[in-house]
Amino acid sequence: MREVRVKICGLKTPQDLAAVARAGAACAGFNFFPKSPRYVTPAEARALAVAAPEGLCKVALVVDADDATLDGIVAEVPLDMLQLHGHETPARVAEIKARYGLPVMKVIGVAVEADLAPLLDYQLVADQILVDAKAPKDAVLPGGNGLTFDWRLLVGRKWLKPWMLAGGLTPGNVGQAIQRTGARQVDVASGVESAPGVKDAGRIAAFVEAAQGVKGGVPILR
Ligand SMILES: O=C(O)c1ccccc1N[C@@H]1O[C@H](COP(=O)(O)O)[C@@H](O)[C@H]1O
Repeated sequence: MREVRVKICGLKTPQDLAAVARAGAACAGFNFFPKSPRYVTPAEARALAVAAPEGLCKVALVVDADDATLDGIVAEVPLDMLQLHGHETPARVAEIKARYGLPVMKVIGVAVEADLAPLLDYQLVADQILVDAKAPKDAVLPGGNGLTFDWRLLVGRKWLKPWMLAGGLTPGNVGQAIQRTGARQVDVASGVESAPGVKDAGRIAAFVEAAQGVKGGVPILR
């Protein structure tokens, strides 16, 4: 069975990038949501992206970004994927994909089974799906809150596109999350930090090791 791919999201410094590369993560995420403690400007992200080792997938996280914002990011930062973490409709996802010619990963926030209903429509237009915990109504951030959801909601689901699991993952629970859901890709932001926006190299290494050490990855049926 192929290795689990890990994305570490919200990198801000060259030290973060070095820790991610050293740990053997597949993807690095740059966060362009201004209210996030993980926010980077396009210029800051560019400096990191150009220094990234060959083969590390560079992902831009945006939230309901307009064309002008996306134009600025895409023009400045060498990217491999756009992560749409807002309320982008399927039509908007298709528009962004066509405009920039980059693979697009659409995020679905999940708390209850009904939240998965839009999955089919999004899978028809996006290249990948990221399933994250749904943010509470009063939350400032639509993601990156360190919240998990009921992983049983994903068990036995048929996927048309590659998908990634996120939401409250940590070095301590990622192995169980992979075994329970059958995820082959995982994403983490707050679970590898010592404080909001401050990445911890030891936790990054432990997370990747825990994710890649899972044998089997067979979903447990409900
Ligand atoms: O991390 C953020 O600050 C953030 C802000 C706005 C939207 C998404 C954000 N992060 C993404 O949320 C999930 C889960 O994060 P966590 O591991 O629970 O902290 C992940 O996909 C991040 O990329």
